[in-house]
Amino acid sequence: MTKRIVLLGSTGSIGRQVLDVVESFPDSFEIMALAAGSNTDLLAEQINKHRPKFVGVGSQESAVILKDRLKEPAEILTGNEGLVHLAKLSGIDLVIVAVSGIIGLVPTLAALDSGTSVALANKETIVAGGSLVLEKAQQKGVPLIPVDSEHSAIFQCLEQENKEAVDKIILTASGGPFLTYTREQLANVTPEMALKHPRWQMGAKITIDSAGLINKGLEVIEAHWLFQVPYEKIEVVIHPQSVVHSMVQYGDGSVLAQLGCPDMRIPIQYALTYPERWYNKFPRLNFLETQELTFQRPDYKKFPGLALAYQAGKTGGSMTAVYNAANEVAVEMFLQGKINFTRIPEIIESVMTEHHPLKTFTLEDILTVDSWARTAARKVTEKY
Ligand SMILES: NC(=O)C1=CN([C@@H]2O[C@H](COP(=O)(O)OP(=O)(O)OC[C@H]3O[C@@H](n4cnc5c(N)ncnc54)[C@H](OP(=O)(O)O)[C@@H]3O)[C@@H](O)[C@H]2O)C=CC1
Ligand SMILES: CC(=O)[C@@H](O)[C@H](O)COP(=O)(O)O
Ligand SMILES: [Mn+2]
Repeated sequence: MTKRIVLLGSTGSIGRQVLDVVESFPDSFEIMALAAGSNTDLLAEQINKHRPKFVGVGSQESAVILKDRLKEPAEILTGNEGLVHLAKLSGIDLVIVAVSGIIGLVPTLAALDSGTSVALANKETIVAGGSLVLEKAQQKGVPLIPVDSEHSAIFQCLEQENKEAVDKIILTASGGPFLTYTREQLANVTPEMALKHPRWQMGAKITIDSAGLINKGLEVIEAHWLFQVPYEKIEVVIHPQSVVHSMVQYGDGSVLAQLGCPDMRIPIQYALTYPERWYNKFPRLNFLETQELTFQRPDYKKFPGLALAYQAGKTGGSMTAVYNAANEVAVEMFLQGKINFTRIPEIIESVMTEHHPLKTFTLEDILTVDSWARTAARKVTEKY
């Protein structure tokens, strides 16, 4: 039986790799809807190849451009409402959320509310609205399958019958391009330097997050919610080779790890075929040729964004939404050349200090907090 899929963020790094996996199993998946922002060239190409009935695009202008390029008619929806509409389509087996940033939150909740399984690449959704997303998935009894490589690894290593016996979760981090830089060197890095990740080809936003270990901070919060583990039991370990994707240590001293080539198609495929494992022709690890595997402690002083994530997580409530929103704004400013790299965690800290967190919240509350934090982050940068 074919799996009917909606893919949000099809033109991005994850979206393109999802389609790569789908194309390698031509009879197993049917693309019902594709959505992207403004890359109408690639989106048109993808639509003409996969012939989805529904399409989403960021703006009305992009919709007009797109319409002219389609070989067959498709219903075109626009904006965030378009994403929500696609996430709620009936007769869908899996919604893959591969957009970047907070815009993933509302469509994720919409898909879960409709009873459709979600494969979630978008970590900002969980960081901003973890309790809402987990409650919705539980209330509707709908699977929420992680795509993020570390969380896919943990998902694969976590024995459901032994959850109580988990000692700790060990999240691995590559360390990014600036692992060996001094704090002084870090202050002067350019966007071009920060966009050169040593192991993974990813979109710009997550690549900048990785360079300052803020991606790992977001992933600590993501792991807390997805696996319902307290922050004290989540440890980050630098592993520059990105071969061990994460580990679960149990109370009996056993550690289960998931290993593989640094290739996102592996966790993507697992999310698409879960609970099955299908044979593919992607590159394999060769232990006889693999370089040594090393592990070291992260430098929390040099990369304060990671410590701030633990702080936001332990504070709880709406604080993690503030961490996320301030970071999204700061990363954008850094990419535009408006601030130095080391300002990113400073801006996050400053906005977190101003925030009085809500202990519990609704979706509307969290969108208000998100908007407030963005304005506050922009105000902080004006001071520089
Ligand atoms: N890349 C990776 O290896 C990994 C990524 N992730 C997470 O997955 C998510 C996606 O990352 P990545 O693929 O790298 O990001 P990209 O920036 O490469 O892709 C983002 C996608 O979102 C689309 N998009 C942006 N704005 C809108 C909008 N308003 N409406 C609809 N679509 C929109 C983009 O469309 P367009 O380009 O057409 O504007 C693009 O298709 C992030 O949350 C990231 O943290 C997690 C683990 C690994
Ligand atoms: C591929 C993936 O899952 C990324 O989130 C990756 O983890 C980024 O690398 P860092 O470990 O450098 O953050
Ligand atoms: Mn990751």
